Amino acid sequence: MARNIGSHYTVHRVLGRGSAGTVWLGDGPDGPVAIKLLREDLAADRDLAERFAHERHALLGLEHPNIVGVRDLIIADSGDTPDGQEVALVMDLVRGPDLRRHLERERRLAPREAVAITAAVANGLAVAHAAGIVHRDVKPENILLDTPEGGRVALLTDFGVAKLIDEPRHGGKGGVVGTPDYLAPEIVEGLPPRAAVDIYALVTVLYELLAGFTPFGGGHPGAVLRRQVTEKAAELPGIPRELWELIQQCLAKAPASRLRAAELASRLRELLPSLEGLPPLDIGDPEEDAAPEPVEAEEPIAALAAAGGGGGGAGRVAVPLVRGTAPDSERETHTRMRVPDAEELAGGAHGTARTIRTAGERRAGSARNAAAARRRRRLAVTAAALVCAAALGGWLLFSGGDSSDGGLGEPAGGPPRADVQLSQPA
Ligand SMILES: Nc1ncnc2c1ncn2[C@@H]1O[C@H](COP(=O)(O)OP(=O)(O)OP(=O)(O)O)[C@@H](O)[C@H]1O
Repeated sequence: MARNIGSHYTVHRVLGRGSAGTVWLGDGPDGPVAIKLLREDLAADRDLAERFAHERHALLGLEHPNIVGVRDLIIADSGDTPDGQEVALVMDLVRGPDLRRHLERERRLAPREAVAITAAVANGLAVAHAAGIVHRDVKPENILLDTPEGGRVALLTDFGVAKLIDEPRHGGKGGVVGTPDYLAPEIVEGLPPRAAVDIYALVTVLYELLAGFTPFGGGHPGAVLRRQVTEKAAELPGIPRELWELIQQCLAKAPASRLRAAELASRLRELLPSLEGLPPLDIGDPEEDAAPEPVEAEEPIAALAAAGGGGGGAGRVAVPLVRGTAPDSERETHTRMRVPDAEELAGGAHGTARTIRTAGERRAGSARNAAAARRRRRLAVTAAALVCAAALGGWLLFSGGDSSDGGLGEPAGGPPRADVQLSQPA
């Protein structure tokens, strides 16, 4: 049934759900639009709504063919609850799937396609960075593929949302907000996110498009964070040398060593002719590997939740962006964490660097983005996610270790950090 949003828009049906809200197909004065309605508990937070309004100018001014345009920001009283309000972001409607779905279908992309998508997104980032806007949550879910007149255009969406949700309410230091697989090491180390974090995340996406899995993902989110800081990405077999060098440069631990967005875009575009006709890389399919180990894949997560320990689960833990309810989305998404200290980073949780092998060769390790593996784990993960939030204690503090959850959820709880076993068992 159609529902009015503000005085100019109507929504008809759900297009997708994320941890911060639901995206609807809608109509506005200029035709069809996509409308992201913030979750009720977030919308009820007056501070957050104010921050939205404050960012209005920057978000509405961001115009580029590779950025999903924001057309309007609506903060309106909701008829549903006496003092409730609706907060909505009106965006250009994108017809195609998001990159996560495309990748799940294809498993791995041919190098030319992967590089062309990445170059397009880098173009969009260059414009945002020039305007002083850092995305902070670049990942396949936030890259939409439009299909105008048979062509295909990659567009980056969700600008500013992570920042709005992350901003500490009481002036305290924010925790880590983001999706562990794509988090730049400097964020893990507690430094303020600058443009280079988007480059790191985007090139992580490029690696994932080529390999079918991210360079440092898999297992306990703490282990993923530790790898982001300490490990080197494994080279993908058969990857063209120049492309690999570019990837390595942009996955540098030192932000200053990474390319800027405009340069990344142009270097990637230069590579395109040489990649013409190359098939997807011949890398073992993680799904095949994941099949024989369902018990190992599920048990550590459940056990972790029950025991409150820091064991190494094989899946990515689905944790809502903010505390409160379970995530709207079924998809694995943000984790909000306290910044780990140096000792934790050195000791680390379970998990070692992945061994990359060609197809046919067996690989010990997790199947990061294997849809089947995720489906198998989803029940355990979803059920365990909220328990995990408490059980992981200091390591996964939703409130960022202070009151900086913006009052959006319940008070921080869970055992203190000392209860969490982060060291490698003997
Ligand atoms: N402008 C748009 N046009 C068409 N569909 C969209 C648009 N924006 C988002 N969607 C759809 O809605 C889904 C949910 O988007 P949303 O940004 O809320 O969540 P997410 O990015 O998947 O997850 P999270 O917000 O938790 O990181 C997207 O995956 C996409 O399928």
